[in-house]
Amino acid sequence: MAVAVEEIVRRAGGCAVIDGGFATQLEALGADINDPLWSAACLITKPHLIKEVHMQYLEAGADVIISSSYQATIPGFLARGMLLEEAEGLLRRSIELALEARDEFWKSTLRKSKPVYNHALVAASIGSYGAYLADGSEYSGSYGEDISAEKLKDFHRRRLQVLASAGPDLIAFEAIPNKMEAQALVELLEEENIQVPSWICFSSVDGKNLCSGESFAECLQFLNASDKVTIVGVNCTPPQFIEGIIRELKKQTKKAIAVYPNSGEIWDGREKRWLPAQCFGHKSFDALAKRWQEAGASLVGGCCRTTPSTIRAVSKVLKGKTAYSATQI
Ligand SMILES: C[S+](C)CC[C@H](N)C(=O)O
Ligand SMILES: N[C@@H](CCS)C(=O)O
Ligand SMILES: [Zn+2]
Repeated sequence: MAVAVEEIVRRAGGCAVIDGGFATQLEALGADINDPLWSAACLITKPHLIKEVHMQYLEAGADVIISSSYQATIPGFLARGMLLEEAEGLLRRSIELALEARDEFWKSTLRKSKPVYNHALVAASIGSYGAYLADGSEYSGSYGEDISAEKLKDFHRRRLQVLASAGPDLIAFEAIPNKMEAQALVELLEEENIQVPSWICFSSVDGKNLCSGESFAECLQFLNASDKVTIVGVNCTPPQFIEGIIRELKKQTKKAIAVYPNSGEIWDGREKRWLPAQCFGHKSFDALAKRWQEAGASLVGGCCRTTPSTIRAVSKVLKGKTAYSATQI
């Protein structure tokens, strides 16, 4: 694990807390994200809400906050009529907004008589090619016959360069649905010699494999060989699948494991809406979070349809008393 991540995990008492659903909370604050850019539309229309969401997750106890760049892509911004320079400026802005929120929050925490938080890390979000397509393929991993690892690298290359150079502590590849994209990302990190440590998190719809049906084991073979990837895991996957996936990942890797499931609701990519959860069971998200820690996760948080109150409960159950000292790394 990279030093900063190792340190924040240690200071959190063995399991660091990641923030929760970012787009979800933007919507809760009144943003309209029914847009080809999804939550990244707010970089253009409502940047103040982006900062507000980061603040709310920091307040809730997040040790790692994830930037608003999940669906912020250069082709997406160009299709909006922007110049390349403007598109790259918005990518950088997504990181600045998170860094500003983190630093302002930290200063205000130090002024409190009983500070209770870690100096959080900022992770630069990079969503999958399927997220950009916005056609549901981010949960199927089916990109069609014409796509190749080289095309995926070309899609990700410039955004990765711009985000990595904007000063994040981590790069967070989120909800990667298939092996070809994971392999392309690992190769790209090497080719571009990216110095910011990365996590690669997959998504799963059956709890056994990636969304594409490919196994975690075959992906872990090349992830394990990369020094650029310091954390592996799953996100935007129903909570009832997480414990089993952690156990599978533990068999396949020595890397740190991050999990940040969604609420269990299912995204309908065609209708652009969330459908009710199937068989979540009776356990609350925070009680499950404790089990994920015990199963071997080093970073735990929430994805779509989780909120600051989810993360507050997770922070309380995972960090308990260890949260009661302010720590800067
Ligand atoms: C994580 S999903 C809910 C993101 C939304 C999707 N890429 C879309 O634009 O429709
Ligand atoms: N970081 C993104 C992930 C979407 S799957 C969000 O929380 O909106
Ligand atoms: Zn999600």
